[in-house]
Formats: sequence, structure tokens, C-alpha cells
Amino acid sequence: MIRFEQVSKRYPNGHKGLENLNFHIRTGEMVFITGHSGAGKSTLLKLIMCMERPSSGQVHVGGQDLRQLSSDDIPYLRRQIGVVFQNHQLLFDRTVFDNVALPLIINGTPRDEIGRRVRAALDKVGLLSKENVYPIALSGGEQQRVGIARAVVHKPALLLADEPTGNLDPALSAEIMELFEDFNRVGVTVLIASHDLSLIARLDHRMLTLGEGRLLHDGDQP
Ligand SMILES: Nc1ncnc2c1ncn2[C@@H]1O[C@H](COP(=O)(O)OP(=O)(O)OP(=O)(O)O)[C@@H](O)[C@H]1O
Repeated sequence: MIRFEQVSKRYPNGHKGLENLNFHIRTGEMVFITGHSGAGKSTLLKLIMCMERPSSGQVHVGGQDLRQLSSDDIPYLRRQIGVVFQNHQLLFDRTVFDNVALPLIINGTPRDEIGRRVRAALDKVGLLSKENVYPIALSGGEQQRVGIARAVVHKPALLLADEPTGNLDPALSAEIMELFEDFNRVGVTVLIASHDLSLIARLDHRMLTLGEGRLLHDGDQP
């Protein structure tokens, strides 16, 4: 599903994002990317989404060599991907329903299908009863669930999350990770960047550990 071959990323200001990264994530895996602040976790996710391009090396996503993607092709790549952010980036002047519907509206999904899909996604994250509520009236954990519903509403094969539990307490963080495990159980490939080692050490998944842009460790223990 995702293959990095000798991938390096240097930003225009000279900052080193990633250095000679090699790994392969198979379809259906759930993997954590961990490492200290500035280790390159977000850079790795941005390369998969084509938000950034590597300085050298090759990134393959879903069998496609991203070097061959033109900017016109990028929306098609992104349709295969759902993204969850730490600060969930919800629109506070729209209801929960409208927030979750956004990717479908952008994709041109037929109107009658939008309602069905949005409610299915809200049901999966346990927020079906909140579709008409505005995000301001939700707790931090509920807001993050809306962000997850929005990320999965178009049924992506790949789910990426960048510090999805960064603002949540340990109990809520564990619940959010269980949700990701639920999506993984039904076949979605899940990749989560997190520096919350105590939480991810309790979960039994592969861990890629980065340090200063390099892959320090690849395994099921920190
Ligand atoms: N847009 C950018 N322009 C310049 N340098 C950048 C940019 N984005 C990241 N960097 C640099 O690349 C390196 C890796 O950053 P990255 O954000 O990928 O790390 P991270 O592990 O996600 O960190 P954090 O946990 O703090 O988000 C850092 O040195 C950072 O300063």
C-alpha cells in the first residue's frame, strides 16, 4: 500500500525533514510513526498525501509512483486517503452534519447519497444523535470524533492521522485509538503519527520510530 525507497526530504530553508527512508506498509496494516518533535513524522505523512514532494527517492501509494502524479492527479490520490489532524480543523459555523458532508460535496457525490453516507460515518463514531449540533457545543473528544467521521465518510482505503490524541486526556485518547482499530479491523490501512509512547506501547501494532529524519527502529516494541 505504501512504499518508501531511499526517500529524503530537505526543505527550501535547508531543514532536513527525512533522510534516506526505506519501509513498506502492506494493505490492511495498522502502524504508528513515533519519534521526538521534529523527527519527521508530519513530513512523512505529507509525502504520502503529496502535500510535499521528496527531494530524492520514490514514494509509492496504492501501487502508484507519486513522481508520476501531476497536480491534476492529486485529487484522485486524495480520494483514497482520509486525514485526521490534531486540532481536527472543523468549521465552527457549520453543523456536525455539514462538516462531515464536506469531502462528499467536494467529490461531487450525488445529494441523495450524501445523507446516507454522513449518517453511516456518524454512527460509526457514536455521534448519530449530534448531526444538527454545532461543534462548539461538543467536548474535545466528540470534536475529534467528528474529525474522524469526516476523514472516513468517503470510505478511504488509507487513513492517516497526525497526533490525533494530542489534545485529549488518556481515557479519551484510548477511545480514539479504539476507533482507529475498528476501521483497521474492516480492512482500512491506518497510519498514525503520535509521540504518546505510553498509549501506543499498550496497543499491539507495528511502530516506525524516527529520529532526526532517519528510521531508527521498525517493530512492535518502542
Ligand atoms: N514547511 C517546512 N519548512 C521548513 N522546514 C520544515 C517544514 N516542515 C517541517 N520542517 C522541518 O523538518 C523537520 C521535521 O519536521 P516534522 O514536522 O516532519 O517533524 P514531526 O516529527 O512531525 O514533529 P512534531 O511532532 O513537532 O510535529 C524539522 O526540522 C522541521 O523544522
